[in-house]
Amino acid sequence: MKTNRKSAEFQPNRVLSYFKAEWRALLIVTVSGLIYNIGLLTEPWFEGTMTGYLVEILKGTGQFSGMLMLVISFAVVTAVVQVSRYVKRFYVRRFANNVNRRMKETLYGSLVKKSRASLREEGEGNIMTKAILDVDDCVEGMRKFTTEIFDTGVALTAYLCMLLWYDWRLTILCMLFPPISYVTAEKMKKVIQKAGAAYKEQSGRLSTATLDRAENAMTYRVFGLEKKRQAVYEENLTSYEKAAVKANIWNAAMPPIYRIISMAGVFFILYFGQKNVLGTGWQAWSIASFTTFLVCFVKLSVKSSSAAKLFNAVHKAQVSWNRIKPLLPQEEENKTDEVKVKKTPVEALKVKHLSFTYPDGKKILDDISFSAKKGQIIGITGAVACGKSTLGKAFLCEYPYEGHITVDGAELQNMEQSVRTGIVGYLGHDPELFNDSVENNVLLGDSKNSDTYLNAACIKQEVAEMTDGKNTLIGSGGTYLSGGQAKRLAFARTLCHDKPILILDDPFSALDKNTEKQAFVNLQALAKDSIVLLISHRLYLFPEMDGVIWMENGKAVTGTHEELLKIVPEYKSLYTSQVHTAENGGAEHDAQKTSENGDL
Ligand SMILES: Nc1ncnc2c1ncn2[C@@H]1O[C@H](COP(=O)(O)OP(=O)(O)OP(=O)(O)O)[C@@H](O)[C@H]1O
Repeated sequence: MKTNRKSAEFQPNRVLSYFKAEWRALLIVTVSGLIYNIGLLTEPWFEGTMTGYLVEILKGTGQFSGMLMLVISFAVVTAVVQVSRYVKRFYVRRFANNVNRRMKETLYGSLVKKSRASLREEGEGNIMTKAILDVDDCVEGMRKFTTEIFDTGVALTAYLCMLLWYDWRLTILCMLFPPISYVTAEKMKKVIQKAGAAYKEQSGRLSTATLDRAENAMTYRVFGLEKKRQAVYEENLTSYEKAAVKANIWNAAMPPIYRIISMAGVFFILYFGQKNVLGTGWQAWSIASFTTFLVCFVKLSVKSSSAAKLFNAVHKAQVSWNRIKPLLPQEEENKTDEVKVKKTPVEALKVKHLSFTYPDGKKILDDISFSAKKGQIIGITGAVACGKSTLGKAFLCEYPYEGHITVDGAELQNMEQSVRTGIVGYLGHDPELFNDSVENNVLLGDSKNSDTYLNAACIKQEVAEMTDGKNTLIGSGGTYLSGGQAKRLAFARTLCHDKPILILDDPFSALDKNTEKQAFVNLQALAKDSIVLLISHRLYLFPEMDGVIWMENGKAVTGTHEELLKIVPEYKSLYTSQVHTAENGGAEHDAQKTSENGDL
C-alpha cells in the first residue's frame, strides 16, 4: 500500500518530482555543501591574515609561533573542506545516477507500450537518441544545478557579505559586473537552445540513417543502391557534424566571456583598494584587508561565471526535457501490477459489428461479426491486403476499434493491459526473436520444458543438431536462423505461453505441407482449451477448421468450410486451385525436413 501511494505521488513528467524522490541524497548534499562553502569562506580570511602576519614577522613585530598556529588551523579547515567536498560530490553523483536510472526506466516502460506503428513513425534512431542522449543531458543539467546551488548560491552570498563588511561602496561598484554576465547568459539562452535542439535533431536523424543502412544493407546492395544510400548517409553525417560543432562552439565559447565580464571589477579594486591602504580611500585598510578583499572578489567572480555557465547547462537540459517529456507518463505506473499477468480462462469470444480505421483515416475493417467457443480453431483468409492481419491486430488494442470484441461478455479494449495480456496471445509476421539462446527465446523466463514446444513446432530435431543444442545463441533478431526456423521458433514460444485466445498470423507460411499438417495437429492438441484465430493464405487445412472467415474489402463472410465453398466462389476457386496444385506435386514453400513427430 505504501509503495502504491508513493508511486501515485511521483509524476515522471515533472522535474520537481525527481528532486523530491531523492530528498535523502539532497539533504546530505545540503549539509556537506554548507560545510564546504562556509569552510571555503575562511580561505580568503586565512590568506589575508597570513599575508599580514608575514609582513609583521618581516618587520620583527610578529611571532613565528603565531604564524604556525595560523598554518595548522588553515590545514585543518582545508581538510574539513575537502572531506565535505568529497561527500557532496559523491551524493550529487548518486542523485544524478538515481534520476538517470529512473528516467530511463520510465521512458523505456513508456516506449515498449507504444505500438510498433507509432515507434516506426517517430523513427527508431530518434527514439534511441531520446532514450539515451536526452536523458543524459537532462540529468546532467539537474546535477549541475544541484551542485551549483551550493558551490555558487551559498558561496556568492557569503562572499558578498564579507566584501560588504570590508568596504560596501567598493563592493557595490565591483558588483555591477557579475549581474551583467548573468544577463548576457540569459540573452544567449535562445541561441544556445536552438543550437542544442538542432544538434539533437540531427543526432536522431543520423541514428535513424545508421539503423536503416544496417537493417536494409542487403537490399541496397542487391538493388545497386549502396552509393545512393552512402550519399544520403554522408549528408546526414555532415549535417550532424555541423550541428555538433555549432552547439559545442556556443557551449564552449560563452563561459570565458562570462568570466571576463565578472572579473572586470578587479580594476576598481586595484585603484580604490590601494587608496584604502594608503589611507585616502573610503576605508582604512591594511595589506591583509586588501589581499582578503581581492582574493574574495576573484573567488566570487569565478563562482558567478560558473552560475552563468550553469544557465547554459540548464538551457541545454531544457531542450532535452522538452523532447522526452511527452513520452513520460503523467503518473508512475504500479510496476508490480504491470508484470502480474492475470490469466483468465475464456469460454466464448464474440465479435460484433467490428470496424477499424487506422489513424491515417484508412478504414480497413467494416462491420465484421463472428463468434467462437473454447476449443475452436477459426481460419481467416481472403484476398491480399484485405485486412486479415489488421483483424488479428485489432485484438491487441493498439488503436481503438468501433463495435465490440467481447470475451465472456467483457469488452476487450476496456480491459486493463495486464488482463488483456493474460487473454490474448499473438504471433505476427515478424518472429521478434532476441539475442539469446533458443531455449530462452521460447521460455521467456518460464520454467517449463522447452522440448515439448520445440517438438510441437517441428523444430526440435534441428535445434538438437545445432552447436549447443537448445543453448545455441541465435543472434540479434534470430539472424543465425533460417526464415523458416525463426518462424517455427516464434511459433514454439507462442505455444509455450498458451493463452485463452491465440491469434496466429500466417504461422505456417515457411513450412512444407507435411510439416504444416503436423504442426496443425500439435496446435490442436496444445490449444485444445483455447480459441485460435489462424490467419493464412494456404487453405489445405481449412476443411479441418471449426469455422472459416473469408475477408474481402473490409467485410467478412463467415461459415464452415463447406458453407463457404457454396457461397463464396473466390474461396472455392482458391481452395480448389491450391488442392489441385498440391495433388499434382506443385511447388511448395521452403522444403523442410519431415516432421520429427510423425510419419506424414
Ligand atoms: N499501420 C498501418 N497504418 C495504415 N494502414 C495500414 C497499416 N497497416 C496496414 N495498413 C493497410 O491496411 C490494409 C490491410 O493490411 P493487412 O496487413 O491487414 O492486410 P492482409 O490481408 O493481412 O495482407 P496480406 O494478405 O498481404 O498479409 C493494407 O492496405 C495496408 O496498407
